[in-house]
Amino acid sequence: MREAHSVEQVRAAEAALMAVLPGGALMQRAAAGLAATCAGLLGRVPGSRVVLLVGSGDNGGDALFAGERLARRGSRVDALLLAPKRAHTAGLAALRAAGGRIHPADAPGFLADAQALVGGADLVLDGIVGIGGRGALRPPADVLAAAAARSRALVVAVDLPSGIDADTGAVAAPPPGPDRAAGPAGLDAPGAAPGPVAGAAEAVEGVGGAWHEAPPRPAGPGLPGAAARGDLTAHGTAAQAPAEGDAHAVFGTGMALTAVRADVTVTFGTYKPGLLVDPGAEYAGVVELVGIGLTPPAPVLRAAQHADVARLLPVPARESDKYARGVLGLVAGSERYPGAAVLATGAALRGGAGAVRYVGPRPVGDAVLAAHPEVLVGDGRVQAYAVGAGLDTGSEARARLATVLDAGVPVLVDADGLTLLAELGKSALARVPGALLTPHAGEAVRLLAGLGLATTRADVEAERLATAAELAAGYGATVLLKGSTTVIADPYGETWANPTGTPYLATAGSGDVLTGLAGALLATGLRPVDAAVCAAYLHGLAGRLASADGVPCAASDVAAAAPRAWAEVRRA
Ligand SMILES: NC(=O)C1=CN([C@@H]2O[C@H](COP(=O)(O)OP(=O)(O)OC[C@H]3O[C@@H](n4cnc5c(N)ncnc54)[C@H](OP(=O)(O)O)[C@@H]3O)[C@@H](O)[C@H]2O)[C@@H](O)CC1
Ligand SMILES: [K+]
Repeated sequence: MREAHSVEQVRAAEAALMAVLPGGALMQRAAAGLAATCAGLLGRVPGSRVVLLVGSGDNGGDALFAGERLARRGSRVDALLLAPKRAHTAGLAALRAAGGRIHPADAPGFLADAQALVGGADLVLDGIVGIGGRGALRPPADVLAAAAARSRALVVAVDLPSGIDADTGAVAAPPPGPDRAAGPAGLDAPGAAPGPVAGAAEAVEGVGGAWHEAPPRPAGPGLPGAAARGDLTAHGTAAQAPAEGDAHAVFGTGMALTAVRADVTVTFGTYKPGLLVDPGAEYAGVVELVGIGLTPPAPVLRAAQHADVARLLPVPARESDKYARGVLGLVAGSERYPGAAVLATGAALRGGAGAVRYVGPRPVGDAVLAAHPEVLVGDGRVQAYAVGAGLDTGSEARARLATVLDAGVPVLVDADGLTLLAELGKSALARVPGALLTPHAGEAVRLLAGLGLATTRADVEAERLATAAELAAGYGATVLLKGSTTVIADPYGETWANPTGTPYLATAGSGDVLTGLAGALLATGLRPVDAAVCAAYLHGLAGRLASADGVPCAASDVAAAAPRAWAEVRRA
């Protein structure tokens, strides 16, 4: 399991440890781990070209000390000091003594030289800001982050990619400016090579392995294809004369990024929530944790791995019958949307329950039976309900929802069921012993409106963790908020980020498949939060399996791939 701690928790744990360690010991631990990772990525260290982007805080200090270690092993190390007067003094002295070259941002011609160095590097180390960062990258860091993204260099972020919010994963939008919409203005770095993202960020992050078990790319100088991450947040920066002694006022003209896009992030002591939640998770690439001896308290966010899910998944006992394994009542589909019921049922049958009982209009039941003859049709005993997929919002749907919410069993509410729930308000869940709500961002907006809170879809997407937690507390239910990172919050404060998934899951019916899997797991007796964690994980993994080699998949392919996802998880 990956556990993430807030900046406040990290600071407190660091302070406790620093009080009993010699000065600088923690930074040396961090730098040693960082340098070892970089050396592994480079393969051959002597002769390699390493460029350090060095900010004004301890994050820059980590980069300088790691640079010192690489320089002692034969790397050519160039440090670009973005705030020369505030660069870490001891780190700077150490790098100098090891033969590293220092380039202060207030020197004449800095920006052009810096871009040339970044463009010719094998590895760029992002030590601009760490947990002390606030908001978008400032000039000239923003321009150099873009140069790093365009270069062939492997980009390694120190602690976290500079510019992402450590607690939320948010990435600030580019600041407005006269030239900022103008796009690229001819600042292509030497050696820039457009092309697809190389394998680093697509290694096994989040699906059961540490990145170094499946090296992201061949080691050695001249590492191929690190850059050309083509979706730069492109904006021009205004040409402006540098103010004396103020490196942040040294502007160039060209593309800039509000945050660094890393291939690998080496984080210290513990994961930060922003490394597990998009967009920060996407910017971080493959994340490696380096222990520095911190003992933080309970995490604010967790991300399951194969073994965690394997431990939770139900295993039938020898004497189990279908009722002992759990029966899911699926209240879904309508004459207008019969497909949702068929899809959800197909997934539910692969979700570990003993049986799936379809409850709904006769013609839809016939369609479900035709596709899945093992389904029970009609009212009867169930251990949990899943209600809402393709249900419609008319009077018949309202009556069905009311019956389900009164049945005294755990209930998953999705899609149209959420629209109706938002109208009814949180009191509608009062008699449900364990509710699981599975909104996407638009449905989350409706649910928040049901609590009297006005917001927008964009706000929900920017604040996924906070939204899920707010809904969970407001409705007294577990909430699985679907999105590029699916997050889960329960009403007691437990929060999870799902590490599996693929953009190919953004396909019609995908949510119905998730409903089926999560509903079935709920029926087997899992706590709503555990059912949500397992279902999101399996759904994301099944999506990856169904779209392997970049082949687009349909929702029914995802349901069909669920058994392979189980098998992969169980093998762990
Ligand atoms: N403490 C420990 O024991 C250990 C800590 N460790 C390391 O220390 C890191 C935390 O160091 P930190 O606290 O010095 O803050 P850090 O992240 O370097 O940045 C602060 C500086 O950045 C500046 N700045 C802010 N936003 C900016 C922006 N958008 N764009 C540009 N600049 C921006 C800000 O400037 P100001 O706003 O004040 O002008 C301020 O000067 C941590 O992540 C880990 O790497 C490890 O060595 C392990 C042991
Ligand atoms: K950083």
